[in-house]
Amino acid sequence: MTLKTSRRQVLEDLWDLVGNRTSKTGTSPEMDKINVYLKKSKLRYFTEGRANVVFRVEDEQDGSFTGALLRVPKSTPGADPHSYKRLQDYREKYIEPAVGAQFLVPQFLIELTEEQAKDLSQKRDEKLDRNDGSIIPPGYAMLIQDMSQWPGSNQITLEFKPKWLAQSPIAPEDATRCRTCAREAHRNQVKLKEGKSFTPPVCPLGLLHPNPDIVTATIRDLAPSWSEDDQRRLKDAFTETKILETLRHHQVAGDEGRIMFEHPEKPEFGLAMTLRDCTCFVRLDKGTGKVEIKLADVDEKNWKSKQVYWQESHDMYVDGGFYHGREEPGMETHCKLKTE
Ligand SMILES: O=P(O)(O)O[C@@H]1[C@@H](OP(=O)(O)O)[C@H](OP(=O)(O)O)[C@H](O)[C@H](OP(=O)(O)O)[C@H]1OP(=O)(O)O
Ligand SMILES: Nc1ncnc2c1ncn2[C@@H]1O[C@H](COP(=O)(O)OP(=O)(O)OP(=O)(O)O)[C@@H](O)[C@H]1O
Repeated sequence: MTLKTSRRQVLEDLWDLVGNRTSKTGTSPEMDKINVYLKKSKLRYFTEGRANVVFRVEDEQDGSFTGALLRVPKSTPGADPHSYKRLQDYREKYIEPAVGAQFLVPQFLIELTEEQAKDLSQKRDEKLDRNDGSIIPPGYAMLIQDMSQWPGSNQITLEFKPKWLAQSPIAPEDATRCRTCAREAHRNQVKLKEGKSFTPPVCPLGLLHPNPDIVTATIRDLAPSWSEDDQRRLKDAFTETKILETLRHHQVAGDEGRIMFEHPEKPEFGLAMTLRDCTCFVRLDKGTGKVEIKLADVDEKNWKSKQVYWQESHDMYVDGGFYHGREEPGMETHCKLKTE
């Protein structure tokens, strides 16, 4: 075994261990391994979303892929996300019991000193031209498994958000579009007006449709560059793991009636909203045919700061005719709501 393969193996073993045990906080032998690991690594700016910045953990000597990422929070004026400590507790208390640790991208909470935070902010500023006033604050960071393809491996990967896998309980009864297709029709209309390019959305209801041909067609739309065999492997993996059914179950069970307007503070509703916004990573090894499916971005929503956005978005999709395909100009969708 070369040094690099053995290093990779150490980390993969560690992720397996993390994925199979329940608590990730406090001191532990894994934490010691991680610290040794990080000492031999350097961080490079990778990408970011609305609330978090992601750095690649690279080999200190040759900058090669190590299989880990460092996710850090952004502090932006006007945004009020929960602290990483709270997100970690939430994940252990609510998300792991709901979906199973084996279906979550493994993560460790680690401390981020003032000096480290400054260093990361500087790396980010060198890469990104922005004026949103955001900074990377000291406190905590998350070391997470990188679900990208291992360079030189025979893997193919896919990243998507399953979003709302069942209709919203407050959608109009005669709606012809599901919540995600209504939302995407609105988004695409904005893009159209701005002269930007866009594509019709993939309807999430198609992933769990009773008609297997619709499921096959939806997976084809989700992973168009994959071979038919690989698309079938993915379909089988979704069926075997039941991960999408699990997500749908919690999305539906936590959101009954008008809870979004009347009781957005309820934990079961929060869980539903979190699981409507998680990211699904898929890694398929073309050699062995093994399919790994793991969810990330299972962060607790701050309902106090999100409730107005949720309620106003809902009203906008209803009032603007997006649930009925009556918006002007009309947007193309291929919603599977009425094919059920
Ligand atoms: O409102 P939605 O359904 O468009 O979801 C928002 C996401 O949009 P998208 O997945 O692109 O449709 C949105 O994602 P993007 O920023 O568009 O990548 C966020 O995830 C947002 O959550 P938060 O404000 O970061 O906690 C998400 O807000 P939540 O409604 O999940 O709180
Ligand atoms: N485990 C992972 N493996 C590979 N890439 C990842 C992983 N986690 C995050 N990323 C990449 O980093 C991006 C941003 O990460 P993340 O979703 O955590 O940010 P966010 O601020 O929560 O996003 P959002 O705006 O959706 O709320 C993801 O869209 C993905 O491309």
